[in-house]
Amino acid sequence: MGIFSKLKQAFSGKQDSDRYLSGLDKSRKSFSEKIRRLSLNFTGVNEEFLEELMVILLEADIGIHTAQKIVDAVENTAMDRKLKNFDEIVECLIEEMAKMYNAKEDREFEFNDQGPTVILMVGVNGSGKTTTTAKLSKLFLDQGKTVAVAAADTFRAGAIDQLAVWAERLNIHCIKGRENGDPSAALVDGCRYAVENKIDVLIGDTAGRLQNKTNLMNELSKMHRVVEREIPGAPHEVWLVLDATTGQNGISQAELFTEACNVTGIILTKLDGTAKGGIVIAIRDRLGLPVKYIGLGEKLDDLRPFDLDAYLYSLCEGLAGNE
Ligand SMILES: Nc1nc2c(ncn2[C@@H]2O[C@H](COP(=O)(O)OP(=O)(O)OP(=O)(O)O)[C@@H](O)[C@H]2O)c(=O)[nH]1
Repeated sequence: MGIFSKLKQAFSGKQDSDRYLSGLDKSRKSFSEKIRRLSLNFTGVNEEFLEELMVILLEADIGIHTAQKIVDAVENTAMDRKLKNFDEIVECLIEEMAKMYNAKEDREFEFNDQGPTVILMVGVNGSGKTTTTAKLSKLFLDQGKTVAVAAADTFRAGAIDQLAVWAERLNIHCIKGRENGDPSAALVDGCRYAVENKIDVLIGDTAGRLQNKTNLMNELSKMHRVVEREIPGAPHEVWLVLDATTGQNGISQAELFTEACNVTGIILTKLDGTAKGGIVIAIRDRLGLPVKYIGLGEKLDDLRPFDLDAYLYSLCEGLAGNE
């Protein structure tokens, strides 16, 4: 069975497939349209074809480094398997994209069964941290967990109130930091509240100031230290929230964060707002980190656990051989 059929089978069995498809609408239209156009002049896997393929991948924001690896792999596989037919080449392309993502093994997210699971959200202002904190809380609540949030983004005026409003809507407790105060203080209060009230998950919405790496490192390592002192083993996850619409710039920012603290996964927001959904593959290849969740809209229900099959199918649905 070809990869299209496998993806289709995996995809159609999923509850949430429609939301994936509509969330990736812009990316699919752009990517599929260009691949279809490429088929019109296709005469074989030659220099011209490979160059055009490279452009399509770059325009999808896969990034030059990752795109080159994919194009080389397609060329080699096409030669080895003597592929001539366009549909076969497209299958080969999708296979290589899947392989590129799968390059490293993912550790599954697990709840801490000894006490609260502490998750820190990091990332620059505007990436969608606060909204995503609320969406994640909703996901965990839907799984039957008790949740509290700590508004430790004391940097931006209004961020604390914004999270408090979400918390009220979700009927969960929000531990508020003091504006311009020490973000670590809100996390300590949050940890104590979570332990005392036997809360399953505490999510800390932090500020990520990027004015320089030393400051960022100091701030984030202090947050780690204070949380660990309150709850051994915490933070259990540090998720970096990245705005998909910032493209390759976002990846450079992400590199700074991964150097400054022990990021365990990426949450990619606003994937619905970009035609450049290939950023998922670039992130994985460049940062070696798993994309844990993707944001597909502004509503509370618009966060989904990342699923490679659903993602690839949503990007390629409608391409030849896949109808
Ligand atoms: N379309 C879309 N919009 C999103 C998504 N996630 C967040 N947003 C929007 O992005 C904007 C910024 O989100 P915030 O949650 O305020 O971002 P933040 O990183 O907390 O920003 P600060 O509070 O300034 O630190 C808001 O208008 C959100 O509704 C998403 O997945 N899709």
